[in-house]
Amino acid sequence: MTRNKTQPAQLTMRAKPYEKVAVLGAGSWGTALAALARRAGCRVALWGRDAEALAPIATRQRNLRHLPDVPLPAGIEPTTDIAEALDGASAVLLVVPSRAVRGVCAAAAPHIGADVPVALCAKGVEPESGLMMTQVAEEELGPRPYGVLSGPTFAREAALGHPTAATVAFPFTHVDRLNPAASPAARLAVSVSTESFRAYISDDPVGVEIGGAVKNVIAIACGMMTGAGFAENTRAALITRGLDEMKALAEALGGRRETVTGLAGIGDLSLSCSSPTSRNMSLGMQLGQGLARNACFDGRPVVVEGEGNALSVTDLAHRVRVPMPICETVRAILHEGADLGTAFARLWASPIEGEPRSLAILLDHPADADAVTGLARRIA
Ligand SMILES: NC(=O)C1=CN([C@@H]2O[C@H](COP(=O)(O)OP(=O)(O)OC[C@H]3O[C@@H](n4cnc5c(N)ncnc54)[C@H](OP(=O)(O)O)[C@@H]3O)[C@@H](O)[C@H]2O)C=CC1
Ligand SMILES: O=C(CO)COP(=O)(O)O
Repeated sequence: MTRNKTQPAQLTMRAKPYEKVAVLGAGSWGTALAALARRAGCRVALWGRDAEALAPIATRQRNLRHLPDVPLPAGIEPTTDIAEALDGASAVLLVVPSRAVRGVCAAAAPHIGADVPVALCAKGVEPESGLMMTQVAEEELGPRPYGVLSGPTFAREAALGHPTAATVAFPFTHVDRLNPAASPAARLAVSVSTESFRAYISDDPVGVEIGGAVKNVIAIACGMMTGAGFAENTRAALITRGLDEMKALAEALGGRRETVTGLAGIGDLSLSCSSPTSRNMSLGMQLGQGLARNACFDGRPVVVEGEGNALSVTDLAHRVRVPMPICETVRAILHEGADLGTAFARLWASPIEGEPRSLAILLDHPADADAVTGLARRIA
């Protein structure tokens, strides 16, 4: 077979899975990742805070609270003792919601081995500090390799064995470049890869993290407009312009544009913006249909990362001076009391811009105040 001369030669290498993976967080995604790592042949400890919810994982191979209809592999070791989970662990997956990451890291700090790599799996930016999850973890756990596992991965589907792909991103050091198969990204990728779950390797955790945080907010926007009765044109416009916001923020923070066109960017964005299975899209749909926030999800507490991300992502964007009009619209509606119809009508009548951003043009939009009010009424 002839090789295209423009392609670099690729070496096929064998990476060794980690012997023991500690998964911190026993919700739907933590349980799914524990199942994947177990199926990939690792010893797996799964830490959660509720003994009653954890017990059936060992006795019946089920997480009855978070993934009730998914058969889990035997041998996952659930525990409420974080020291026990981390004892002998050669890699850690941190899978609690972003608001809980700092506290769980603080609890883990005395027990985690030196140099053990930590992959952050929550999709968010810390509201108070504007820090990404890898930075929060580093503040609490000190120097060690930090990376991210992210992508278009509904937990239930991944755990049921639907073909799924995700990105594992760690910054590549000089040592990793000399022996890429021994890098944390490569070893973690093979530690979760199964016949149906395929991990890709990246050296751009910033791009990957920003993808996950921003897509949650855009998915709420798509849900709001879908709930308000609009359809495919509107959704395609929000996804595409949302991708542009994601790209601009990732670049401003040192990430790469092409990462955002990968699994953890457009991949996850298109997943969450296409299906009410997404909690973010679903919240948006309910609000777009006119439900009050406290009536959404029948009043149940549900992890919707995009709610907090709407604030933290736009705060971060203000700091690095990146305009993010769709995320700002969601922020205004969720956190500043803006009327949903008026806010989206204003978004559609905002000044006409260049596509791409580098074509730095702004034109007055011809829609007058009456037209804006008209669209707002149609949304309401
Ligand atoms: N679900 C999915 O499809 C995917 C989710 N993610 C991301 O993974 C992260 C976790 O979400 P997910 O698993 O879905 O959430 P779930 O709602 O399914 O579960 C959340 C889990 O976190 C636990 N938890 C919450 N707060 C704390 C705390 N302070 N200390 C310890 N444990 C805590 C909960 O414990 P308890 O049960 O006791 O309340 C529960 O086990 C989110 O950032 C999400 O965006 C990423 C990819 C896919
Ligand atoms: O991140 C996810 C899939 O990749 C899950 O999305 P939701 O949190 O919107 O359900």
